[in-house]
Amino acid sequence: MSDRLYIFDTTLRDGEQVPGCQLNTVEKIQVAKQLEKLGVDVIEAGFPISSPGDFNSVIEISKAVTWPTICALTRAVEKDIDCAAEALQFAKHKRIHTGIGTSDSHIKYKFNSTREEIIERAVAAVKYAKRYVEDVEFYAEDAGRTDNEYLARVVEAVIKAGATVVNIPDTTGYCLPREYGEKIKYLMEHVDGVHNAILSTHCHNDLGMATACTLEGVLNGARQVEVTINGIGERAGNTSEEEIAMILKCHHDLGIETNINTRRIAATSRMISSLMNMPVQPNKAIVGRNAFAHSSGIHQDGVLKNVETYEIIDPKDIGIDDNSIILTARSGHAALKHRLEVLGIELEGEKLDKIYEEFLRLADKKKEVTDDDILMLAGADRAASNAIKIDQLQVTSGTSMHPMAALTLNIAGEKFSAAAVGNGPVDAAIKALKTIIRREMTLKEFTIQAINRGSDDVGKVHMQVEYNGHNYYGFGANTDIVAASVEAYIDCINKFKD
Ligand SMILES: CC(=O)SCCNC(=O)CCNC(=O)[C@H](O)C(C)(C)COP(=O)(O)OP(=O)(O)OC[C@H]1O[C@@H](n2cnc3c(N)ncnc32)[C@H](O)[C@@H]1OP(=O)(O)O
Ligand SMILES: CC(C)C(=O)C(=O)O
Ligand SMILES: [Mg+2]
Repeated sequence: MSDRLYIFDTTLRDGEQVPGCQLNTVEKIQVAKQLEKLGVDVIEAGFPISSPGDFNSVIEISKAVTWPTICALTRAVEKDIDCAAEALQFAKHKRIHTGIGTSDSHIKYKFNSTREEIIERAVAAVKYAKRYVEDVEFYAEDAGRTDNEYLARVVEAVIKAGATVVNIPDTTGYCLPREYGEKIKYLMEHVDGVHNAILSTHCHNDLGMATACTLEGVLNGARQVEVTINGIGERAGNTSEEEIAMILKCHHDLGIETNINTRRIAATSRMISSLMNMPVQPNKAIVGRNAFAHSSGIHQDGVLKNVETYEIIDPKDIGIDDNSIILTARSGHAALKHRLEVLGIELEGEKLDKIYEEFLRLADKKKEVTDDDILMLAGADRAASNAIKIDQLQVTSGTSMHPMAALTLNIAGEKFSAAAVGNGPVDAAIKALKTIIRREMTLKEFTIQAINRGSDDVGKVHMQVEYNGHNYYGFGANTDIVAASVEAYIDCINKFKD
């Protein structure tokens, strides 16, 4: 048996069935071109009978894409197949994917039919599609819950009718991985002529087993997998393409090859997520934001000594530049020292210990400490030698009251206090500051950087203060924006040249 596994990407069909994930034709072409670059073998471009928009998308994708086979889905219904054939007219390599439900539940409740009649309809659909294209795939919908003996009869009949690929969907995500693997094995062993076609997996993730089932299918003889980027698809989704590609890369001892250029995985995942407005869960295997993030001290120390200790995938293999060491309250000295070095700051011994203590205090307030925060901590450390420092700041503000600030400054070791009312808490604090430091100074510019991560983020304030004909620039950063503003003003004052 060949060791080449064909990747059938159904992001634009099963993936696009997800509520809210609908794309227009231009977006679908963009996705199809990216899938071509990724190296998929087949792109299921849509279900042409379903709407004029989907029909048109299949036409346009067929024109835009060169190498992958373009596939269109149909029911076992002649008008669906006519429509698919027409939509595929410009495809360089084309496939019609037709099929019908084969489980007793589908036969009884959906079709009010019999097993024998379903086989007849299946065969007729394949033969009808063969009038248009050589490459015809048949799906036995709900094969996961179809008994193996009957399924084998269906598969044998459609292969005899000319199906080149037979898809064995676990439509409801019900099968255990072992059970699904055994199903494929059973078909490989009991279907006459099975080697005239390729068996395909198509697993759903209702019980979180889609990838495991797909892998079992492959290990038992399936040579096509139907997958989607980020695992999107009906209900809980389909088997995730990136997981299958990376499993086979990591376990190359399995000897199964795909044509996927794994270095394009991250970019493709981001494109799909953004076009379909479908965020990727942070802990999603391979493409989740945290998939290569190390956030606890023991792991970080290990990774910094040798990445092999906690990483089985080189992030570059999926197109990410590097792993990330996320600084949190669970980080240790090694991770902080490393991050400071990356930011161009070399610290050892007591100085490092001191920043580490401040870092922990900040990390307890924030979930994640960013590079800006680290630079701020290092800057605050330098500012510690400044002549003027905040000793205490208390602010009251709210609706239906006058904002008030009480400030105590430490100036060269001596404490000075003042209180003031302002038209806002920052104004009150700056007025209190000016009551203590009586100089002719004017605030010329004041910006608070947008909070971009969450309400627990550090607010960053930049100020420009004019004094004695010169402009001075100051910076303050604090989880409290009033304190950050006072710090920025004081930073300016500390730079005054009298
Ligand atoms: C498991 C899957 O993901 S399958 C693909 C799911 N995707 C979609 O359904 C999206 C596209 N679907 C559509 O646009 C529409 O449902 C259409 C165009 C296919 C059909 O629309 P309608 O004619 O209005 O039928 P409706 O959707 O109400 O019902 C489906 C009909 O198809 C029949 N049907 C369902 N699957 C098949 C099949 N594989 N082969 C033959 N007939 C089928 C049903 O029995 C039902 O027929 P009935 O009305 O005689 O009972
Ligand atoms: C149409 C078929 C292939 C399908 O999506 C399923 O059974 O899940
Ligand atoms: Mg499906």
